[in-house]
Formats: sequence, C-alpha cells, structure tokens
Amino acid sequence: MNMRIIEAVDIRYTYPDGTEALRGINFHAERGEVVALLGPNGAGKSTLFLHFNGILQPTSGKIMIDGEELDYSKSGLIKARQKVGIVFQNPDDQLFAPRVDEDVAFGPLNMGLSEDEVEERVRDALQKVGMLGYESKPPHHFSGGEKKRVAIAGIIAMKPDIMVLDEPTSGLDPRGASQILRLLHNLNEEGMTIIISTHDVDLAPLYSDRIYIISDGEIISTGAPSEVFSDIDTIRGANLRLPRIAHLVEILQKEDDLPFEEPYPLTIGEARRKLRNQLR
Ligand SMILES: Nc1ncnc2c1ncn2[C@@H]1O[C@H](COP(=O)(O)OP(=O)(O)OP(=O)(O)O)[C@@H](O)[C@H]1O
Repeated sequence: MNMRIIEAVDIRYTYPDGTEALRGINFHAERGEVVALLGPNGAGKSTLFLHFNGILQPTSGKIMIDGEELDYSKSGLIKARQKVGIVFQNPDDQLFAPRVDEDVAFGPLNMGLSEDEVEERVRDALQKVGMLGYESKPPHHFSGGEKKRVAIAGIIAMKPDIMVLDEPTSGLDPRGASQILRLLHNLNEEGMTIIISTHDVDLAPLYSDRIYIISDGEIISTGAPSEVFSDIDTIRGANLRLPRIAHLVEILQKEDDLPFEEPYPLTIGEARRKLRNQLR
C-alpha cells in the first residue's frame, strides 16, 4: 500500500493570460492525514487544488494518486474523481439542483450505482452532515454553512478516499465553522484523508497533522504545526500572522448548541493545551 495517497510532483501552472500561479510545487498527503495548505489570498491554493482531480492539467510536473500517475483521458479522469472529491470555496459553484437530495444524488448516479444504493448513500451523507430532513428543500435558500454542508454531502456520497476542501470555513460564523470542522474531524476518524486550504492561521494548527505554507506559487515551509509556527520570519514573510488563542476559543465555545450527537472532538481546555504544546 502506498503511504502517499496523493502527491504533487514539481507542479508548475501558468494560466492562459501568462500568470505563473504555481512555480514548482511538491506536496503530498499520507493516508489518513489531515493536511492544511495555509497561505494568503492569491498564493495559489485554489489553483493547486484544481490539479488534484485533474480539473487543471499542469503546465509541467505530475499528480500521483495512490502511486499511479493521474492520466487525463476520460476514463482516467473518472477514476481520479472517484478517489478525490473536491469541495469548492463557493458552494454556489457546486450546488445546482432544485432539491437537496437531487444534488447529493448527482455524483453517485453518475457513477452508475443502483437507485437503492444511491438512496442509501444520500441518506447516509445527509445524516453525516446533520442535514437529514432537508431532502426536498432548495439548497439555494440555505445559509452559507448549510450550503457548505450539502456540498460536502454530495462529495461524501461518492465515498472518495481523499476529500479536498478549498477554504471550508471562510465566510462562516464561528458556529458554522465549528460544525464544518467537527464534520471533517469525524470523516477523518472514519479513515478519510483530508486536505484543507485556508488563510486562517488559528484553525490550521488545531486540526491538521501537517501544514504546508504556500506563498506566491511556492511552498516555503512544511512540517508539524509546531515546527512551521516556530519559524516566525517565514510566517511573516508569507504575510501571515501567528495563531491567536482568542479566536479559537470563540469558535470552540459554540459547541453547546450544535445539532450533533457526538461530543465535540476537543474541549476548549484540550484545544488550548494542544495549541500550547504545538507552539512550545
Ligand atoms: N482564471 C485565472 N486566470 C488568470 N489568473 C488566475 C486565474 N485564477 C487565478 N489566477 C491567479 O493565479 C494566482 C493564484 O490564484 P489562486 O486563486 O490559486 O490563489 P488562492 O491562494 O486560492 O487565493 P484565494 O484564497 O484568494 O482564492 C493569483 O495570482 C491569481 O490572480
């Protein structure tokens, strides 16, 4: 079994207008990891993510999925998209059906599964994201957090090995952000490899096993959160700041009114301890 479930090898990407968005990126996630890609706006996070299931083809370099080079033929792309699910930054780019259940069913139906299997997957996915009972509702009227959860359900229903989420908490209030993070924690506990891009330096160290810092199309630092954040010059050089406990606490304090049954993965005390250890 290949430990590196996904890998970008020396990826360069230049947009048709000549913008050099990625300048030789090496990145990988190991099976079962939560990896954060941290960087300021315009650093290249979305561009890199669009390479992970072949939406963009690199100008040079290659993407390896489970030890095999991504192949850009129609059948190769179908295979890649079953293994790697991408949740876009803006859920309106992902949701299109008039009903929640139709939206979530779209991926598995395209995979050619039976109606019974699709129905079961839709129910299971909606249950995981806390949206059971919303099947017939139009997603376009939902809050940002609810839309995001429906978009994630659509990916869960395809049962990918790897879920890639572009800024999953941006634009959400602390409660919405907390729900998404708990959901990702639960999916990871079940074995899914999770890759998250964010510019939120407070959340990245708390939820990730490993962090990459991207700046101007290049990876400038990688390692455990404690290693990455101990190099203050590099963090500042990437136009990022150091994590702040206060923001974290604000997010974690919302735990009581969450519509989930399982306990929150971390109490505030645990979060503080974890963060303190990582920054020691
Ligand atoms: N379609 C496009 N055509 C040309 N240039 C683009 C296009 N999309 C992005 N870029 C440029 O590529 C670079 C990387 O952008 P990208 O969106 O990948 O960054 P990002 O880190 O995801 O930022 P954000 O958090 O703002 O989305 C930026 O200079 C951006 O202006």
